Amino acid sequence: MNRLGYLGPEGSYSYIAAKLYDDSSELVAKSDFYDVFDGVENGELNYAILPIENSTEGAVTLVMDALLKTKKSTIVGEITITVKHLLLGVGDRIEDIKYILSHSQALQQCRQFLKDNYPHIQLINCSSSSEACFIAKEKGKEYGAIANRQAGELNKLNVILSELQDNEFNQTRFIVIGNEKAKPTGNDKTSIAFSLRDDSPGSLFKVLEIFAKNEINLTRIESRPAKAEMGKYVFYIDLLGHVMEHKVSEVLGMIEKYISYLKVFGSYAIGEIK
Ligand SMILES: O=C(O)C(=O)C[C@]1(C(=O)O)C=C[C@@H](O)C=C1
Repeated sequence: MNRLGYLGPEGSYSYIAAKLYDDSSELVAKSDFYDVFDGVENGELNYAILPIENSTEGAVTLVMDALLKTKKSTIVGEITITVKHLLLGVGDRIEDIKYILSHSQALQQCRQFLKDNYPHIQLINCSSSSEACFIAKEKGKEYGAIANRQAGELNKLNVILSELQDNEFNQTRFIVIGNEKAKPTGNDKTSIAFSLRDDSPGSLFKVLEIFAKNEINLTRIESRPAKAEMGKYVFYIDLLGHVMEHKVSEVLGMIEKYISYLKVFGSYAIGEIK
C-alpha cells in the first residue's frame, strides 16, 4: 500500500485534502512541512500532500521555498479544496474565549473577521489546525481552535462560531509530491521556477513573451526572494501542458538564454476542485 504523508495530526485541512485526493493510500501524519518533504525525499513516503496557495492569503511561502531544495521528488498531482473555518472549543460561549489557536495560514484567513469582532482575543500560532484542537481541548474553555468540522468531531469539541474566513470563496490548492514522474494525460500543468540571467529592462518580459508567442497559457506567476541581495528573485510559473509535449520542452529550451537557473518541479494532471 502507498504511504501518503500530510501535515497532521488527523483532522487537519491537509488530512482532508489527502483523503479527497486518494483514500486508498495509508495516510502518514507529520508534524511540520519540512518533515513532510523529508519523508518523500528519503523514501519513507511514496508521496505527500502540501498546501501551496490560498485564494485569500496567497502563496504558502514555506512550501514554495522548500520546493527549490528538493533533490528527488517532483510534483505529481494537485487538488483544490474549499476551506471553511469554525471556531471550536470545549465550552460553547464565545464570551469565555481569551485565546484562539491555529496554523498561521488559517489565522490569517480569518484575520479581518477576528479583528473586527473580537480584537481582545489573543491569537496563537501552532503547527496545524488539528494540533490547535488538541491543545484547546487540553487547556479548557478559555481556548478556541480554528479548524474544520472533522477536526472538531475527532477531538469532541463544540462549534462556537462558523464561517470565520474573511473570503466566502476561501480555497486552498494542494500539490502532491512523489518520486515517480507523472505521465502525460492530455490535460496537464507544469510548474517551474527560474532566475533571470541579468537585471536589464525587459528581461522578465522576454521570458514571458516566449510563452505568449508559443501560445503556452500561464496559470500562475509568483516571485520569492532569491535569499541573496535585495532585488534578486526566483520566479515561479505554472503553465498548461506537459514537459513531454514537444511544444513545452521547446519553449523551456528557448527561455534558457535569458535565465541563469531553471528548476522543473514537475508536470501533472490538472486537479479537481472539491
Ligand atoms: O493547519 C492545517 O490544518 C493545514 O493543513 C495547513 C493549512 C495551510 O497551511 O494552508 C492548510 C489549509 C488551510 O489553508 C489552512 C492551513
